[in-house]
Amino acid sequence: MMLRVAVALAWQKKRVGGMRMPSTAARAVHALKDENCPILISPSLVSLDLPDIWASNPTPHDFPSAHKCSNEQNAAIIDGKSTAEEIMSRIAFEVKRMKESIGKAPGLAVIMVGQRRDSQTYVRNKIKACGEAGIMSMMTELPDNCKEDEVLNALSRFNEDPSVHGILVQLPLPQHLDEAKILDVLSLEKDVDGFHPLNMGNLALRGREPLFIPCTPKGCIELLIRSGVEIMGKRAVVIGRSNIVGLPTSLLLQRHHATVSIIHAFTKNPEQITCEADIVITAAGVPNLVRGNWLKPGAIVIDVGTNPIEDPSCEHGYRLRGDVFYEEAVRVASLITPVPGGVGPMTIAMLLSNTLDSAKRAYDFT
Ligand SMILES: NC(=O)C1=CN([C@@H]2O[C@H](COP(=O)(O)OP(=O)(O)OC[C@H]3O[C@@H](n4cnc5c(N)ncnc54)[C@H](OP(=O)(O)O)[C@@H]3O)[C@@H](O)[C@H]2O)C=CC1
Ligand SMILES: Nc1nc(=O)c2c([nH]1)NC[C@@H]1CN(c3ccc(C(=O)N[C@@H](CCC(=O)O)C(=O)O)cc3)C=[N+]21
Repeated sequence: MMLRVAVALAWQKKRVGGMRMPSTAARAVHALKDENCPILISPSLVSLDLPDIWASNPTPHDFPSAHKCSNEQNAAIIDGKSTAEEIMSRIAFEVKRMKESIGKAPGLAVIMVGQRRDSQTYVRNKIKACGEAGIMSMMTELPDNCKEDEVLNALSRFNEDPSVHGILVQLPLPQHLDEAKILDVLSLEKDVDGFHPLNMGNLALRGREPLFIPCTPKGCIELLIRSGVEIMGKRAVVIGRSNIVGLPTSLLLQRHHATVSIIHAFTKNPEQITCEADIVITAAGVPNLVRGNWLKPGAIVIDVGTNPIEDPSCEHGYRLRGDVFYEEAVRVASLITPVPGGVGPMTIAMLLSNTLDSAKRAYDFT
């Protein structure tokens, strides 16, 4: 009872803060691209200040059947790309407001070691997104064989630079570098990835609040909330337990009062566990791992997996595939994210949101 009151109050706070409230009517599902393939666009619930993210959606997940796809496709598709764009335009607005009133802009610093092609693409996308939102960005690139001290020195410079509000060390780092040692040095107040052990610890501990929530898990939850999914009391399965996705996602789902099971490479009969889940979030890095028969009919599926599959007919010689066998899952699930265009763009939007939050905190700007 107490809990429900707290959630209701948090929700009220959103209204007072000028956020748009979800209502059954406003939560309508719009068919965007074509009538047989609806894309979900829900009203903005984005909370750019940390505490609001904890508010669960009080409206249940029920989508008008008229908007379900015809034929064999049952799931509605969650459009992460346009949701991320909507969030980014809110961030751009806030950045502009900040510049106009205090003459300061948020700043994000990226440290990239080595020349992994995928890392280069992700970093390029992040920097481009910063430019579009009016966030200042700077980058230090170091060679694959650099010394640990060089990374630590770059990190210390950004830690001390008052125009930098967020620091991101692109992962994975080359084997010879001690990731834990490097993340320990990163200033807690600038840890916009939320990977610092204190931020992660606070995420795990009851009654404590992290300064930042890791971007990909935050993006997954944001997509669920915006799609009208009630997380509280649901059975959720997270596939993967990595520090950057699986683990914080399971912690965040628990914060939202889901009952969470975690599947990893040593789990026996994973399909029996996923079959019972109302919500499946998968981050294993194994293309097509989750088959249609792993899913309970009507399950909600969030696919974090971003796996390159060789395909000479594609522009870059590869295409992206999720962890979910999409063509099968779309017939069983009620809601699903595509790859690309699902969680990926949300990760970037959440990074910018965390950077803006950090700058607001640094300048005491509300
Ligand atoms: N869209 C986005 O924004 C992002 C996408 N990604 C993508 O998400 C995926 C996962 O990334 P990340 O967490 O960094 O990967 P990691 O390789 O660090 O972790 C993978 C996890 O999946 C588990 N796993 C691996 N194989 C299986 C299997 N066959 N069955 C069950 N569990 C398995 C591993 O288990 P164990 O612990 O036992 O080894 C591990 O916990 C990748 O495809 C990555 O590209 C990642 C970050 C952001
Ligand atoms: N310190 C750190 N923080 C991270 O957040 C981090 C990281 N290291 N290392 C690697 C992973 C991976 N990651 C992605 C971000 C965006 C997309 C993304 O935008 N994907 C697009 C497609 C992009 C493309 O076309 O290649 C999509 O799914 O639609 C994907 C993956 C962040 N990561």
